[in-house]
Amino acid sequence: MSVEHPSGSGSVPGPSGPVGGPPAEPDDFDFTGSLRLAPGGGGVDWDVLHTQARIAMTKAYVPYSKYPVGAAALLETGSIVSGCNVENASYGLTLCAECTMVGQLQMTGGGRIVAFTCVNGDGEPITPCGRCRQLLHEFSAETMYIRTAEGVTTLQDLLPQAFGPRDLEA
Ligand SMILES: O=c1ccn([C@H]2C[C@H](O)[C@@H](CO)O2)c(=O)[nH]1
Repeated sequence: MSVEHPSGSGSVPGPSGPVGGPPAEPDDFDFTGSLRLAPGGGGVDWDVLHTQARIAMTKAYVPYSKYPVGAAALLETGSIVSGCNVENASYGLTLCAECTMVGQLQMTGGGRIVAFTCVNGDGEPITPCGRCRQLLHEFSAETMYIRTAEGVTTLQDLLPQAFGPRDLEA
């Protein structure tokens, strides 16, 4: 399934609406072509994002920790990208689920994340580790909502005064 992006930049792959189910409608996007979300992350179908994170979690390569993680992000375009953790015999080289997810994000055309969640092997939401908060910041929309075990928060709350791309513009 795909929908025509209102910016005219072509179609974006589904699942495509801000609610993940029905295709996005032009009214779901603002004049810049970005998904409209209500304050607090309203308009995000967290169940769809959670399901995508759970599916990604089943792909995890975790022979050492036996702790699979799946991550999923909704982009401004309405697309969803996901990732899983990939461990390594040299333990410190382990890739978190967020790492492989941002790799997929970039490989599929880039974009800005408006909503994110990640889950453990029991499908329970977990809070991204410190390094991964920084990885997410690189690709976050101005406001990026995160659903953790404690509810919906923002990346800004989890990583205040973050160092980012703008700090290199001078
Ligand atoms: O935000 C996180 C935190 C941990 N892990 C992974 C790394 C390692 O494979 C396992 C145990 O730390 O969980 C992630 O993928 N993301």
